[in-house]
Amino acid sequence: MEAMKELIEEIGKHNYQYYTLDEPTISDKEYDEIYDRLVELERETGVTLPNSPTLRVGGELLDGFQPHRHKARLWSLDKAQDENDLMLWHTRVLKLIQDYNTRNPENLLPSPTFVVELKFDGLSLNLTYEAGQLVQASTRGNGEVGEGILAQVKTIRSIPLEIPYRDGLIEVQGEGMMFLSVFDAYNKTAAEVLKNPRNAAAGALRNLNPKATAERKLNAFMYNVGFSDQVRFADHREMVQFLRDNKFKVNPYVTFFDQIEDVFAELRRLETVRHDFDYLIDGAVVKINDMRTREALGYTDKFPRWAVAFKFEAEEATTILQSVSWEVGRTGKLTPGATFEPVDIGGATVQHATMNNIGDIERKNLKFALGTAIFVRRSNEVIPEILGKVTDEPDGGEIIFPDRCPACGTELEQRGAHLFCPNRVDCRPQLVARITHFASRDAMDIETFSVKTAEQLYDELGVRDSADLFDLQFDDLVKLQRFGEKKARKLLEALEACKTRDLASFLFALGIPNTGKTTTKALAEHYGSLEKLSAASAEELVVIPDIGGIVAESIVSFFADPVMTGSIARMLAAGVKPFAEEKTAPANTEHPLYGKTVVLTGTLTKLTRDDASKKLEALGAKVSGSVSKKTDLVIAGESAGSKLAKAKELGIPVIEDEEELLKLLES
Ligand SMILES: NC(=O)c1ccc[n+]([C@@H]2O[C@H](COP(=O)([O-])OP(=O)(O)OC[C@H]3O[C@@H](n4cnc5c(N)ncnc54)[C@H](O)[C@@H]3O)[C@@H](O)[C@H]2O)c1
Ligand SMILES: [Zn+2]
Repeated sequence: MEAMKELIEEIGKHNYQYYTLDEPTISDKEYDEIYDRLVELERETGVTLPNSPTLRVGGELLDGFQPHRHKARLWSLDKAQDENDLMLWHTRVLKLIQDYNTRNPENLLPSPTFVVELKFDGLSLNLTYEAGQLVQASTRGNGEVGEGILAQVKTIRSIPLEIPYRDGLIEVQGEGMMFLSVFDAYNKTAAEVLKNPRNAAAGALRNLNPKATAERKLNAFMYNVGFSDQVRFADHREMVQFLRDNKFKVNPYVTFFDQIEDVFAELRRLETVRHDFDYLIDGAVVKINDMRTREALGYTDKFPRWAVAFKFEAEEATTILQSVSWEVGRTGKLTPGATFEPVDIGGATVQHATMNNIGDIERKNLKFALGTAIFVRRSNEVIPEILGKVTDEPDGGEIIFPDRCPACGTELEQRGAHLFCPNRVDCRPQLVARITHFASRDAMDIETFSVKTAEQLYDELGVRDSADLFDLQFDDLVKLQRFGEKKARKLLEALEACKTRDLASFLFALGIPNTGKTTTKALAEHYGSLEKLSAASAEELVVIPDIGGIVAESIVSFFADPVMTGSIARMLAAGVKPFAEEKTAPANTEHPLYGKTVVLTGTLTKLTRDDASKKLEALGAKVSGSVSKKTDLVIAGESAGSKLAKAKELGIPVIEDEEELLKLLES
């Protein structure tokens, strides 16, 4: 009895944090464990104390909102943690149907068929429409009375303010949430990051200022008609159709099954694709399709007997942050790596997570979090991530940001939110990472080469730069530990073979900052030779699709860096000869566009801008991104703006007629 009282008190505290404040202090998994302990005790003793949370739905109401009494009660869901639980639920359902049929032989219930829906991890919403008008929207609250949040809910664009159905009063239920892409975009620029989309949505909907709600750009899926004084549905399918007909956003995933075995198979499949959705789901809901069966089965104090939530493995846990160390990457960037007390999440034990940079630590309010509780998230195949501190008091040890490189002692530079070690010539982890990257599969693809090889060559043969690799001698290599004749020969052969790798891979191998595989491929295709690329200006580079200002600047400063050009020159001297597909026939030097600097602006209708610039370049023109005195010609498509204005101001010839352009290109 004492234990039950304690659990009730503890759960009460967590319910308040979660439902009322939207600030949980433990993960759902831990909460569920405590809750299940209480359920277990109640089952063993056969006693349920009157204030037990197992008797009620949800939480207390917040002051400041008008209470709304739901027309029909809103329920919680029975849950199944695994297939066994689900089997038990199914057995109970069959038994209830059988009992009913025995009592009502003239009115038999059909054998059950099932609906599977996603279980959205957001905040339940109840929308009230009167004569087709949205007149109220509320939270679930304690199930009977919720908080009126009409103004907040109106900020959700997908919720209709008016519906075609106008006969009387109707209440429709669904889930409000923040889509993951919206959440990520929000966090990219937010001064203080949101810990998770569920709390972000719940917090926004229960913010007294609807403007703040609007900023979170929430979304909602509707899944139930909770009350109607007029319409009746034979089954779930009809109800869903009604929702769709009335312009509600219904999740496209609503699936029907005749056999429970098929439901099992589907749940297993869903768990493997749970991350393909742009919103959090924490499971799937299995419901009985037939409405008459639902009515016959009825409700417990807390949930319907005709539905069950199948919960996926939890992906969040709390743990204690122990320490942070700093790793130097190939660009000299320092990455903070956190170590915490081992926790089980998503079926694995984790104790490390990397963080982006010092800005990340500050925005997640982790600067003083050493030794304190943190939320950690790990979803399958995704590296663990620290979401933030559990409580906001700054009560832990400070994470000290280094001012010198932990590897070479050089004074660090801060660029944006990142710390960099500017020592490009002998900072060991940087150089080892650069050489390893150079040799990697998508780069020069030097077989059998690993970080270990790079370290060994660095330490024992003084290899400091990728170009040094091409000076390696058989006699030096065979002397190395773990190297025999065979391995030495293999490495030399691989180095020889990579000399004729394609240009895109070679550019990728160079490790130009901010430049990934797609970019190097585009660069190789566009320029066709290392020489041409290294001479390109930022203005020319931005003309290539997907190359923005930052990338263009990175490329230009890379090829302006004597350390890099020196290294490239040595590689070329050693016989590295990246090949590129031959470009088309040499340009006609007589063509009026030959050697001209051309700027394309606005939208073309017959050609894409990219096609146009390829054609121009094939004719020997230089395509540039901005208008200056050096511009010879501006081609202006539809809705051309400031560039056209500037061209006119500078008196530069302009072609505004696309036909004229086409003629010129073909002449
Ligand atoms: N971390 C904490 O401190 C803490 C505290 C309280 C509760 N919780 C979490 O909340 C859970 C219980 O809360 P609950 O009763 O709000 O939720 P529940 O897990 O029992 O599920 C019921 C809710 O699921 C939602 N839902 C989503 N998709 C649905 C669909 N397709 N059909 C029907 N309903 C759908 C509805 O909003 C409904 O109210 C616990 O298991 C725990 O994980 C955590
Ligand atoms: Zn360093």
